[in-house]
Amino acid sequence: MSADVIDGKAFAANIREKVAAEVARMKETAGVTPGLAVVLVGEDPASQVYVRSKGRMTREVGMESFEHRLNDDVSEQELLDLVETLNADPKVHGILVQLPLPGHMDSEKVINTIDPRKDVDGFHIQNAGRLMTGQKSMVPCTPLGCLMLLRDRLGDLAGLEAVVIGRSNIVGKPMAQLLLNERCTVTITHSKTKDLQAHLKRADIVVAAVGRAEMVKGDWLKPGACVIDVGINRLEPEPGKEKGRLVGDVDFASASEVAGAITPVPGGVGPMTIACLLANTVTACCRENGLAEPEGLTA
Ligand SMILES: Nc1nc2c(c(=O)[nH]1)N[C@@H](CN(C=O)c1ccc(C(=O)N[C@@H](CCC(=O)O)C(=O)O)cc1)CN2
Ligand SMILES: [Mg+2]
Repeated sequence: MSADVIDGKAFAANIREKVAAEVARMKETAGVTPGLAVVLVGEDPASQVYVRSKGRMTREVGMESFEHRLNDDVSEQELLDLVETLNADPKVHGILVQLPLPGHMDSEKVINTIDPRKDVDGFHIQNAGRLMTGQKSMVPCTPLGCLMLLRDRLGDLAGLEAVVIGRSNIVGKPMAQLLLNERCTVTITHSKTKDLQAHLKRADIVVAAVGRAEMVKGDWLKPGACVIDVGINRLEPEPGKEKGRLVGDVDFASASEVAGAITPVPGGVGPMTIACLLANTVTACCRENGLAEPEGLTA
């Protein structure tokens, strides 16, 4: 293996330390404690794990955590009412509704009901528009985490060729926009892209977020490329095992023979998502209270 393995777990722990120091400073100098409300609808096992981690890490950095769990048969109106209550609560600086929502709910409507200033997921249409037009916004956590890892590895990204695989509103599109804001030359590819390999051969940066296990092979990459793997896919369990292995969208074994640096799965991008959520909550709280925003926690 020639690639450096990017330790997202350690990087995320470092971000959480910075957040904790910032929270302590805000309490001491301004008497303000950032508060994060997380709403979980239903009992999706993975979502329950993520929400539990979010609550625990929020408390660990000294912020206030407000957890709201609703049954999966709750009406959309009841969820919207809860969001409005949180919008009006001065102790809540960040609101996150865990996705996916049950099928009877309109996720876009729910997200767009969150006060954009408290939208620490950065999914509200106003934040998407602000990011696109280069205005101050809340930036989606996973792409923000990817950007932090890329900057740490590569420094100035201007002029680099970047290929984003996947065009979701949550990762692909905001990622491409962030890279464009860094003045990369950005290509967004997706399931209908005719010759993905031809695009990848030119890419100094690859961000894979398609949700297809081990799809990107090492010989598709430009030697030395920096590969950020956003995928979290569980393989079928091997005989005698209860759970299958977690893998990314990139075939780690072959890619690490060619790439200059690569994020593993698990332990790469995943931990950055929650660290950036905490960072966004600090940012939202600073903006709400007219406090200076800390360096290194935003895009
Ligand atoms: N409202 C939101 N919903 C969802 C988001 C989001 O950012 N906002 N992202 C994902 C889930 N997610 C956080 O909510 C998340 C996913 C993965 C990880 C993580 O640390 N993954 C680990 C592996 C975990 C495992 O063993 O299963 C890793 O990659 O190392 C954190 C957060 C969908 N919903
Ligand atoms: Mg990862």
